[in-house]
Amino acid sequence: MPGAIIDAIETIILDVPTIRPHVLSVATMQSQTIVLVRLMCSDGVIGYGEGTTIGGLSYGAESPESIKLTIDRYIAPVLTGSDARPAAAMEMLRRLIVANHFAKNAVETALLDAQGKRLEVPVSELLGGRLHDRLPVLWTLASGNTERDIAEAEDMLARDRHHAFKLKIGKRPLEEDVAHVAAIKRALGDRASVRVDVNQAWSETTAMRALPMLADAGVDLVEQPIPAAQSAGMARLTARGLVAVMADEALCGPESGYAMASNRSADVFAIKIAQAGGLFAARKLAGIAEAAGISLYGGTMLEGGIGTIASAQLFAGFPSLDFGTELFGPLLLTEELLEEPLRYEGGYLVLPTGPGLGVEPSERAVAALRRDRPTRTTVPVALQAVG
Ligand SMILES: O=C(O)C[C@H]1C=CC(=O)O1
Ligand SMILES: [Mn+2]
Repeated sequence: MPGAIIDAIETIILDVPTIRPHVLSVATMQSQTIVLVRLMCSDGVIGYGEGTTIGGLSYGAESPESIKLTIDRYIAPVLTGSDARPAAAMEMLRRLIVANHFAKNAVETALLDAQGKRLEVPVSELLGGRLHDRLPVLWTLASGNTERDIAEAEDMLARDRHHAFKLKIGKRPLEEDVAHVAAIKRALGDRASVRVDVNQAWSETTAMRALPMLADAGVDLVEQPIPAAQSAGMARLTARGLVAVMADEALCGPESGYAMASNRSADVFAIKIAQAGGLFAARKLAGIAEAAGISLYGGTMLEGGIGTIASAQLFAGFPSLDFGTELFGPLLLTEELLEEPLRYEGGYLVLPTGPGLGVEPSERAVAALRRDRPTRTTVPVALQAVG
């Protein structure tokens, strides 16, 4: 079937301030960096994708700059002039380019956006159709200060924006972290689910000590307490059965998910389209979890609107998301990056219904935030003298 051809792929780095410092065990974010992908096709359709990570190279193996370079130097030359259908293009990348999951996901998102627009259906329809029109979304409390976190949670509850909270811990000594978590859970009580994300910071010994303390404090879920490579340790922590254990950084596609599921190394999988290497790979990962009786959670790399909605288009087809999602990335940013802001209401993200991703980047925001924008106009000395 003859179809559209990929004409060009462009990447733009955007630097966007966060509404407050976001403190993780691996990095403190004052801003988020987004690689916007614009994919131009021979039929005039333009698809958008997003490559976003956290804290430069402190979270994962790809940085915003390396995502841009991989796409510009390696992916764009391979795909330019070839079939714009997502499966064909991604299969070519799979054969020719090793790893680089964040870059591949950004391009696959743009391919799916373009294909959806071409066929006039949402991306969720390309994946088989939605089971949900809205997804539950938690909020991460990570100001680095207990009182400020409690005030932030109270504000979110009062505004009916989120009913579950994830706390970032692992940076401070265990006892301090547990006191922080317990204080927040005590303040919120049954009004909110409280979970923690350690981002790999603990040894297995510390995690073994931590689990009963966190269970006592009323925590519902403990995310990636120990390093990603230590799947046997994750299995031992999961086997304690004290509190649900979730794998995040350990999951970088279906193969890692298969290994984790085979050893029951987690109760819950955080599904992230970027970490998995794209929506197709993330869907395979979710299928492995479902087959193994492992619960699903919709993860984020704190993407802006494009990456957030790409994730939502996939998650909307999951039969169940026992622990909801964390698709709040755009709410952490000071600037609106989309033409139409996303709809968050009553603890949910409402899925757009338009073709493709159903959202468009704001050209005004792109021009204002792109890293390569001219920063100041230099007035030639001769003109200054005349003025
Ligand atoms: O899961 C992570 O580690 C990354 C991210 C998701 C939410 C958040 O606050 O940070
Ligand atoms: Mn995590």
